[in-house]
Amino acid sequence: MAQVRDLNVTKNVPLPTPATLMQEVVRSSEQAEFIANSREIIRSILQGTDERFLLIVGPCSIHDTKAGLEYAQKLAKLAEEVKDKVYIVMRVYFEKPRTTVGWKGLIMDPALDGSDNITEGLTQARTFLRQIIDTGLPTATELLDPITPQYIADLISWSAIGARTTESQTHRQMASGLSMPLGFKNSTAGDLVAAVNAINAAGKPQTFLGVAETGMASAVTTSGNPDCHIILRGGENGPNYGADDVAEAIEKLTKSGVNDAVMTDASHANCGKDDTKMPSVYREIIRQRAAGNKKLVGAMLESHLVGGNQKFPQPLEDLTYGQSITDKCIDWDTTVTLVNETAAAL
Ligand SMILES: O=C[C@H](O)[C@H](O)COP(=O)(O)O
Ligand SMILES: C=C(OP(=O)(O)O)C(=O)O
Repeated sequence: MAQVRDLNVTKNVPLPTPATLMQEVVRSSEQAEFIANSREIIRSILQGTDERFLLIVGPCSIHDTKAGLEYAQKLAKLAEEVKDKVYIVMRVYFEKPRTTVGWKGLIMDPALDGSDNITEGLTQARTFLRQIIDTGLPTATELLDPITPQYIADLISWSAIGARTTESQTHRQMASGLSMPLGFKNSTAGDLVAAVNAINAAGKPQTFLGVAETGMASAVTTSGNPDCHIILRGGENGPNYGADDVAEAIEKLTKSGVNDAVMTDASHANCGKDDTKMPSVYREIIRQRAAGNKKLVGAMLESHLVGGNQKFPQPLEDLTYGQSITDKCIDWDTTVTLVNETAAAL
């Protein structure tokens, strides 16, 4: 018989079930309480009943959990100082969507060597999320693979669907069943239509193929996620963080009858992936909010202990501690300055 299956599959390694991993890396009742409470605060910010500014800040990706935890400990102290004005949520990104190919994040390749030990990656991700929550910080992540949420979503306060997947039905369906507030990025081309349609679709009930806690393939039915919003991240035609761009987004969202709260990303195409431009982009976002645009509910900043980024792959022993191996980030001192300016301005 002709071989017609798995012609291009070289390996198929079973994973532990989500239930097994959740039993191995347990969420305590205090952590569950913290996650529920932080999600509620973010919902209130999106609805405008909590007037604090939502700031999603942290490394582009977590590749070294030691440096990630050191960053979190500093950020937790800073968050406490500005908590009356700014609600800080740490970027804890484990899945990286690549333009072509490259390291796909800690879940896919925790050893950073192409060995792709996903069981170890999921275990490290859960363990790290628990450590972050214990510093007192809520967690933010991009959800990329539609099976991943079953393993980690109970430890996430806010999530994003990235520019490369906002148009994907699979991701909209997944978002419709997620329990936390979620932002859809505008497309890499820069248009807002896909994100507006995504907010609409994710708000509706959906049935799709998924995986149950037992690891069985299953048909999942959702009630829709009412807490989705847009993230303006710029695009191929340039940035979209200006006051006119934000006003245009609010108009489009209102016309479509979906949540008109806007988050603006000071990173990615809004700064041309140039960390030295990120502060001026961020300051313009804060200026608009301070000038009275309360629909501009939050911002995103890519930040790490050390600024910029470093070439990857390279020998692991040569990596600079605390510096991004994906997109360029602002350094810690710049982060402190920008966060303090935000609290002073609002
Ligand atoms: O935020 C991360 C990156 O911009 C995104 O994952 C794409 O990265 P790449 O263009 O380097 O693949
Ligand atoms: C990949 C990211 O962003 P975008 O989808 O906007 O490129 C990110 O925030 O890490």
